[in-house]
Amino acid sequence: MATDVHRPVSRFAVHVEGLTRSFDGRAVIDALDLDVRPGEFVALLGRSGCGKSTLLRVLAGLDREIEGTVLVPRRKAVAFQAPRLMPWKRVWRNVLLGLPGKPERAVAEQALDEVGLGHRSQAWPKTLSGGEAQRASLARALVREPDLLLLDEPFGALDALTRIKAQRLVGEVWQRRGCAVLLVTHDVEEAVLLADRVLVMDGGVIAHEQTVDLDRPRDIADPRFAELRASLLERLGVDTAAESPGIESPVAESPAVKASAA
Ligand SMILES: Nc1ncnc2c1ncn2[C@@H]1O[C@H](COP(=O)(O)OP(=O)(O)OP(=O)(O)O)[C@@H](O)[C@H]1O
Repeated sequence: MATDVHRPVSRFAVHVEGLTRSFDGRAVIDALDLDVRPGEFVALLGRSGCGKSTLLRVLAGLDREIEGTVLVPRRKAVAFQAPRLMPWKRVWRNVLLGLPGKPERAVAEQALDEVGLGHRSQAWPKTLSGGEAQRASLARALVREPDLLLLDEPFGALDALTRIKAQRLVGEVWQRRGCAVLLVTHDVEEAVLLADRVLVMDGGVIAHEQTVDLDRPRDIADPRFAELRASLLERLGVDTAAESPGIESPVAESPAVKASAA
């Protein structure tokens, strides 16, 4: 399938300076700075409630009650953990939802083909599996031809096998499209598998960043992969010695996270 590569002309796909977002007088994001380069894949980790989704919503333009500077490309798209498909619209109509003008069905079908869902274009959302619904949600993001793709735990609700396939798909789409991606995840392994750079959010700021300089496709059996994973887990305050291999790291539950990143 023919694909276009859209790269913003600016030096940044995201430029955030001194961003603050408060709820009821409490700053969840507190003078945060962040840059993402065009075409870069960045993963964002952090304990539950540290403000990852809030940051993503701000970048998506869904929350404007902020202080500070936020620069993002005009073409951006977001996909959430819940696919948020309208049950009364067929899949292809869901993909086109909210697009300006009167885009043709072929536009939706091209995006659905890209995520391997062309054959379900006519289906009703309730007949899709969890993985298929998530792919439809990704197609809805891709149809906007984003320079910046914002993903809020898109694989969180999927079973292990479907999750691996979905991760692979996102990696392929990113390489083909050349857009910048900011992926919020709880899964350290997923972050190291996909990202050029992993950020850890804590205390309302980016408390730590780790470049992932491993060749792609990445091999989780590579000792350097394990090293990076272990160092991020340590940073997040997770006791790696007590952890079973392959089990999602309990970042969300770790009481030590805050102390370790402070
Ligand atoms: N609309 C809102 N009104 C009040 N408080 C909010 C609102 N949205 C978020 N918060 C609070 O801001 C904090 C950060 O929430 P956010 O959803 O960004 O965290 P998160 O890091 O994405 O968490 P998780 O990993 O559990 O999804 C939480 O304490 C949350 O209760």
